[in-house]
Amino acid sequence: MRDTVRAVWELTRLSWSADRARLLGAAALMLAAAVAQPLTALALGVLTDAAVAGEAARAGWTGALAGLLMIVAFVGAHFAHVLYMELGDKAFLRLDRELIGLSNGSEGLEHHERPEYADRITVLRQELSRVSTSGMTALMSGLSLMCGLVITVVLLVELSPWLLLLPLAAVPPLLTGRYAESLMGERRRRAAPHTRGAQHVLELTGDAATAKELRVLGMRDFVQDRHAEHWRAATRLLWGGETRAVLVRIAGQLVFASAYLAGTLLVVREAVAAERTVGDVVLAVVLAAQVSQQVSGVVALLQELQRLSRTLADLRWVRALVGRREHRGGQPPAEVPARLSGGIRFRGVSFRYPDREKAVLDGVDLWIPAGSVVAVVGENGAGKSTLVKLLSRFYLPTAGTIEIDGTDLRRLPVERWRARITAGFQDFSRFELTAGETVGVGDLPRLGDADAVDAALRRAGAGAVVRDLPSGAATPLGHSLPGGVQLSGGQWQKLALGRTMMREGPLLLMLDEPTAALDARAEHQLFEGYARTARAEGLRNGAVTLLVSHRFSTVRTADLILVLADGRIAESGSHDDLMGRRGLYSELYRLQAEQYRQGPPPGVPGPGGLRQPER
Ligand SMILES: Nc1ncnc2c1ncn2[C@@H]1O[C@H](COP(=O)(O)OP(=O)(O)OP(=O)(O)O)[C@@H](O)[C@H]1O
Repeated sequence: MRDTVRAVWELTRLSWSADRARLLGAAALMLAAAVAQPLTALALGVLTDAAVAGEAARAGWTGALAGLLMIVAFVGAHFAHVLYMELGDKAFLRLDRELIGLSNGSEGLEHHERPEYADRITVLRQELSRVSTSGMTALMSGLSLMCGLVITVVLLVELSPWLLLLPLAAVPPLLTGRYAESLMGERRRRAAPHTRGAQHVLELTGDAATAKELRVLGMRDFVQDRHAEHWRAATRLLWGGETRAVLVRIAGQLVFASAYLAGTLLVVREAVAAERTVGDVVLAVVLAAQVSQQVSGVVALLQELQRLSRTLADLRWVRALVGRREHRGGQPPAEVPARLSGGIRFRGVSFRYPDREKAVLDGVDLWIPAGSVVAVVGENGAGKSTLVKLLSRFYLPTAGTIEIDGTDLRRLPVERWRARITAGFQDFSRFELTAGETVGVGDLPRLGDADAVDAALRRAGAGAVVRDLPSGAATPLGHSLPGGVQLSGGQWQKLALGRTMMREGPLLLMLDEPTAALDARAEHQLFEGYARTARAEGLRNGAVTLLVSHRFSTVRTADLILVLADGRIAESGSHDDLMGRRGLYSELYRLQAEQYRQGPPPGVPGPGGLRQPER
């Protein structure tokens, strides 16, 4: 019950802040309609008695009054409905906006990997849209129902104290209704993973990128079956719940229906025994019908409020989870340095993903001097991307510290740290905006700065991609904008690289294999250009550049190469150092060189136009 009251309070506060004039207008109209309804029954009773007694004047004015009250009840409810629906839309927009913000507003990425979070977000997305309609209706009709019920009860007691049992008989349907709703809430949550699964499969079929694989692999039936399996599982849970809920509700309603019948019979019997007037019978029948309506209204209302309270509780849960600031280990916040003078140090850094048992990084000690270009290599799953994620502050190390010029990274305010880094990821985003915007979002304050976008594109070697588009930087990209142009994987990737070149004066530039879709020549040229820019940044503000790549011919130019294996830095040094050690790096390097050698002869451009690596 406390949760329901809290939900009513939260919704009222939300509506008040969304549009107080509409809220007050709707409430006034609902109240007028609520008072008019039971008074209509009273006027009809008086009218009947006056008609039976042959008092034309009394019958006339009570008839007119009953008519007026009916109009007030109808018109009031109608216009209140219009007002609170508009209000509901406004309130929903606020919540929806908040949900979008929350989905992307956390400091880290940890909660995105929690199935519990995904379940709640799925249910929230479905349920929040109901707030604008059912939630507002519940709030407003609650007000009018309470008011109408009080007047009806007073009139019933006036008629016969026994009739007071009628509203009491409403308690069982209330309780069964509450039980049925909590049953459904639990079922909806259990069905959420299946709903999400079905949604994912459906999205696969509508996505141009997956359409190719689905066709080549002949996955149509497989996808249909998977979708059907998920739906069957979800509907089995939901329909099973609905059936039980309906049975429980019917049992409660039966109690009230019996009381209604008994009450009406009581008044009719007294009327037959001439203890009551005909007007009393009319009043009792109309009031009993109103009580029935009001009770069903209260049952529906409480169910809706209960559902609403669960939705708002989920929203609070997400707010708390997303808004949780990661602890700084009791240390005060620190300023992000204007330039790096020392470097970046990993001290015994270990990291384990929340749902995993094995640590990805295990006691990593590392020193990266300011101004250096560092390459990270290692086999698939060695933890290269995890290193980039830790430096981006998506996660905190589970043990050890990362220090930026001697300051623990967790002490630096996340937003300010991120404003001083740039990163291009393996699974980069394809923002379907104009080509210029797709690059410009790399530095939002300069989104519309055409010169900055041009310069970033030049540095990323992506100028030609935009120049060749029909309307240059103004060309819309992708399917979601009218006239959108579709790019190749490599072209998208070049624009994503351009994005990473937008920020001015970053302290840390990271490229996590963002060149996989580029041919070897393009990657080599890009890295050479990138390293040039990086070294210039390094000289200017001590910026560190971190490149993750599987192409050894590219990484050899780095000042420092880190070889990750088994959660540790297995080897580190320059290309020549590492080749001299004849360890893991030199083995992997030779293996790759061997593959090239099996292609064109040494010194001759290889398959991607890249010369084979030489020692
Ligand atoms: N979000 C995640 N949740 C749980 N485990 C993860 C997550 N991301 C990565 N891992 C696991 O952590 C390990 C290291 O992954 P990471 O992506 O850092 O490797 P990588 O060296 O970049 O690999 P690749 O060369 O294939 O890109 C892998 O075993 C991977 O399964």
